[in-house]
Amino acid sequence: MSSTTYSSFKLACIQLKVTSDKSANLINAKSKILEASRNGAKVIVLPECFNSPYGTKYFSEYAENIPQGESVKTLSEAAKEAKAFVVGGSIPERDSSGKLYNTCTVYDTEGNLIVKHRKVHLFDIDIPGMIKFQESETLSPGSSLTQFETDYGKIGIGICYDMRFPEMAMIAARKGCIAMIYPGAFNLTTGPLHWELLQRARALDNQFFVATCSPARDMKSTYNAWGHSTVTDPNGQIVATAEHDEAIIYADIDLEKIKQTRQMIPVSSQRRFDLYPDISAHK
Ligand SMILES: NC(=O)CCC(=O)C(=O)O
Repeated sequence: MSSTTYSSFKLACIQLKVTSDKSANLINAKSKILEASRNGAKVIVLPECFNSPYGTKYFSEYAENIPQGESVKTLSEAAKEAKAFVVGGSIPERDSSGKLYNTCTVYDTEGNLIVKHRKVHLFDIDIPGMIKFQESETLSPGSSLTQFETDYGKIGIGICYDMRFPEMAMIAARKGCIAMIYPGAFNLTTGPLHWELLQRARALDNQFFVATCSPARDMKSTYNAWGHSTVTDPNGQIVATAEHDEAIIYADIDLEKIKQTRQMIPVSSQRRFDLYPDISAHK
């Protein structure tokens, strides 16, 4: 890691078109990571489930061991060539006991796998007539929260449904993170209702940046992703967003904005821990 102090950096979210062909997904992901890097991105994000269609019936077939699998190899090479931090969306992971997880792997600029986050809150919902999805049919939940260091500051990771749980982002912010990144794949029911609202809420509550990265929408697949990968600033304002097709969005992450927002509206120093607990002290 560099000892230089940076005041800003460019972040890219790759709204990748995900197909049923894993090798094609990996080739496409790598080529888009290199494109984002050529355009100056220093932190590059892929979507949830970027190497496989999203669905409980696919997870076992596409699952890989981490770090032995081909997805880790590809992302590691891509990060090294791009000389960028890569937040590798997520892939179905199989551990040595055969359990499956929805897992995000993160790489430094030399291609080292520095951290992995297993989705903590599984997406189990039932909205009658609209959408029923039970990740827990095949997946197990992760059991830890995840932050990683970059040249620009510490960043927290959650995966999709994790964004609905404000405690995770709050803990990351109080532990000094400059941003929370959520690879995610909302759908055509909850996407228009909550996708933007949730990320703006997480950003505003914590006065830091929030980035979300979705797969592109494919109306022929069994799960239709909402798309709309987005970056929100510490004031809760959207600074970059996509529609639903394959795209790369870029945002300048100006670290001064965090300081300024917190100086102007100093909620973080006005908390009343005599009236409610500081949940960041929990773990
Ligand atoms: N992949 C997911 O976790 C989807 C979450 C989602 O759509 C939601 O509404 O929450």
